[in-house]
Amino acid sequence: MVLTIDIGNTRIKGAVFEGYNTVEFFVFSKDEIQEKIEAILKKYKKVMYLVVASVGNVDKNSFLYFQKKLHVWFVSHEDGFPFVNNYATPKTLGIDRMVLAAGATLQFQGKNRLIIDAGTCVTYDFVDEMDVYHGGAISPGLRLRYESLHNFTEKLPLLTVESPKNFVGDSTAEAIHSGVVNGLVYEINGFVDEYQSKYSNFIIILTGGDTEFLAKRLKNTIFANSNFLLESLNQIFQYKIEND
Ligand SMILES: Nc1ncnc2c1ncn2[C@@H]1O[C@H](COP(=O)(O)OP(=O)(O)OP(=O)(O)O)[C@@H](O)[C@H]1O
Ligand SMILES: CC(C)(CO)[C@@H](O)C(=O)NCCC(=O)O
Ligand SMILES: [K+]
Repeated sequence: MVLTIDIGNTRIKGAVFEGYNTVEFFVFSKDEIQEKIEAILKKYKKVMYLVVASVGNVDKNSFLYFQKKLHVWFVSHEDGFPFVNNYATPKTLGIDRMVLAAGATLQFQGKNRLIIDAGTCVTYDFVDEMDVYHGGAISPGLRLRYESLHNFTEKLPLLTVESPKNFVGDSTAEAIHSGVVNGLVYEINGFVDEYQSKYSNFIIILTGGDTEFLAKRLKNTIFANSNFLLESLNQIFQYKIEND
């Protein structure tokens, strides 16, 4: 069995896999990482591999302890990936984006793929049907947009995410909800239209913490899976052991 861990900028997520099947998902915070992993290992004694992708600032040493019992693999830029990387600055490309691109490459062979990760940031990653990774876009995530409006102004309150009643916001709160939620939905639909007008044979995957909230507001051609990163981590692990 494999335990995959995704260390993002907001939360830490984990999943236990038996082969390609997901057994259980977990979410936890930075300070509880060690105890939570320990509890998972106690529950699933057959876990032999820990596969970690991190873009957050969690000390690698928090995992040293587990190296006594398990094989720990920190996915890094030096690992083999199943796509050709055409990013102009491959060393600064986020590991999470590389893992998403790898998962999409392996799972949707022979297709043009766009992966949209709606987390702390929203990232867009494009892998073409020849398995060439090109890059995409990075923009502020849903919560980050609400927080930025509050943090960088005098008068705007900090609101939590809510569906706007209309695109015309008729109060401060409604104007903020329209700006943030409608703004992000327009952004995503705009990118999707742009890619779809240029490429056929296309698959779009939506993932990240805001998947559910956004999926029902977007075009229904999008394949929504909030655990795509954890599943992709398991897939590149399986790919690695098959290709080593
Ligand atoms: N319990 C929660 N805590 C924080 N954010 C949450 C929660 N549930 C949903 N979200 C939403 O998820 C988004 C953050 O996504 P996610 O948790 O995937 O980010 P992350 O852990 O930083 O991952 P990444 O760095 O890969 O984006 C926020 O915009 C927020 O609206
Ligand atoms: C954009 C984030 C923060 C998304 O998690 C992460 O992928 C990252 O830190 N990327 C580095 C910059 C880049 O991907 O080009
Ligand atoms: K993200």
